[in-house]
Amino acid sequence: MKIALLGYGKMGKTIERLAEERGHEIVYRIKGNIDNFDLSNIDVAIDFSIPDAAFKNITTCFEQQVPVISGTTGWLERYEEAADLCRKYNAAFIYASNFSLGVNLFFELNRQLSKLMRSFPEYKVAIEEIHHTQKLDAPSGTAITLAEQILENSEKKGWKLDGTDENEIPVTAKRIENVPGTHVVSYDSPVDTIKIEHIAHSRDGFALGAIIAAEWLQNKKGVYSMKDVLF
Ligand SMILES: NC(=O)C1=CN([C@@H]2O[C@H](COP(=O)(O)OP(=O)(O)OC[C@H]3O[C@@H](n4cnc5c(N)ncnc54)[C@H](O)[C@@H]3O)[C@@H](O)[C@H]2O)C=CC1
Ligand SMILES: O=C(O)C1=N[C@H](C(=O)O)C[C@H](O)C1
Repeated sequence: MKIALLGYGKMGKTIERLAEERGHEIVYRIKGNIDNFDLSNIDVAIDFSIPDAAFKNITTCFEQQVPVISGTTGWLERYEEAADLCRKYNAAFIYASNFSLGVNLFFELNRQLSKLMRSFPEYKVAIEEIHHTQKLDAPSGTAITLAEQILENSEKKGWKLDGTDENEIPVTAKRIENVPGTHVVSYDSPVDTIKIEHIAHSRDGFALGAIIAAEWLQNKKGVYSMKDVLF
């Protein structure tokens, strides 16, 4: 594939290394305005940029019929608008708050566990995420996905960062030097605690998942998720 990297930071550079190992070509490493680039020969754009740039990056690609993989977090209030534009331009799009296989398995575990715990209100649910100190958004996109999955099977009204209201899922975000991404979902009762945890050892899992998604999206039209790619 001929790839345009939208964002050439920690993730862009990891994707470059793994994509080249798989025989793909990085044509552009874009760190600023996408309008200055001719995308006509690009097979896929992979966006790991910043929250303020993601929507413009993604929709510019749709207008030019370039399939898009996006992992940028912190812009999701405009996701439905982006998905509508993808359909309008007959383009192709996959967004995931986390592209790693391990986290997508963890998502399925979280769904199952939340169904099981629905009948046991004495267990209080909480989410914790830990990331490196350069991260711009909090809580992480992955923590928000975990909270949304739990809400599908719960009486809680929503989630809140550092929340203390019993009716909301409390989410804690910690920032520690060099941590690629750790997520914990815990259920605490007066007598014990149940925990599930995913620890990323590097960014390779996120990057490989994004490349696999890009390969899968070739010659497809429409809006898909990592569930379509992996399961
Ligand atoms: N979905 C997933 O699996 C994962 C998502 N992420 C998310 O990906 C994003 C990027 O993460 P990192 O690479 O760690 O950040 P980073 O800060 O290392 O890189 C961001 C890059 O975007 C560039 N940039 C700024 N304005 C831009 C624009 N208008 N167009 C294109 N690029 C622009 C910056 O110059 C920088 O090179 C974050 O939102 C992060 O939360 C990170 C890891 C995994
Ligand atoms: O910014 C990061 O680094 C990460 N961001 C994603 C998120 O917000 O969930 C995914 C991963 O945890 C790393």
